[in-house]
Amino acid sequence: MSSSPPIIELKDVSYQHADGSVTADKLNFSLFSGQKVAISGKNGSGKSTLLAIIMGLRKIISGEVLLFGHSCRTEADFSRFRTRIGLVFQDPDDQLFCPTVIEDVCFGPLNQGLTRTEAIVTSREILKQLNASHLENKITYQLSGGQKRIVALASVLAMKPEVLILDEPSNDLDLDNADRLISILKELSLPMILVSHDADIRAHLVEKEYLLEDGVIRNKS
Ligand SMILES: Nc1ncnc2c1ncn2[C@@H]1O[C@H](COP(=O)(O)OP(=O)(O)OP(=O)(O)O)[C@@H](O)[C@H]1O
Repeated sequence: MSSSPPIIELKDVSYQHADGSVTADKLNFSLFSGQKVAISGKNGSGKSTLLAIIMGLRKIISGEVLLFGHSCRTEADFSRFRTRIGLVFQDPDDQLFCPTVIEDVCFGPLNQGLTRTEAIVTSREILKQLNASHLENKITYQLSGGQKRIVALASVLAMKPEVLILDEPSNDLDLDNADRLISILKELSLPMILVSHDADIRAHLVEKEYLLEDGVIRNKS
């Protein structure tokens, strides 16, 4: 394990929804450089909520979230570091909003200041890597669930994140595409948090597994 601070660290984090339901109760978690870890847990245990907490999209009631060693409390704190973290949402429709695939994949790089030509070159490289070049000019909302999932991943990878967070990435994928996804993610040298019910992808991809249960994260035995 590295001696540098964790890339993502949650210290005694507690969170409850507006209706009072608690999904984190003095929860602790760290992701270090070079680590690929998985978090699993029952439906509704709070995995997606936890990822939203990491991204600063849910406000915690106590504890501390640190990104790249910096304590983040305000929206301004999170927005400084959020761009370095690639979150692939559980529902690709939350991620994709442009008319065509290439526009969706280019959106992030353009936002990061690349020229249109540079953004297209980057986006095409990523689509090729994901075996999805043929989708480039498709209408996004007409894609199948599995195709949308691959395009959502492409739109995140095109921004060259330093860490990748994946929420149920293999949902809707057929066996071939799930295998391809595993090999692509394995090849990426990015640290990664994988939230997945899919034991196969977890077993192939990560070296450490955690379980989220009753608002805390435990090592999975
Ligand atoms: N905005 C909200 N207000 C109230 N409850 C919410 C809200 N968002 C989520 N919840 C509840 O919080 C709990 C955790 O939801 P979350 O989506 O984080 O679980 P999950 O572990 O990702 O589930 P799954 O495995 O089904 O994707 C669920 O009971 C959910 O209904």
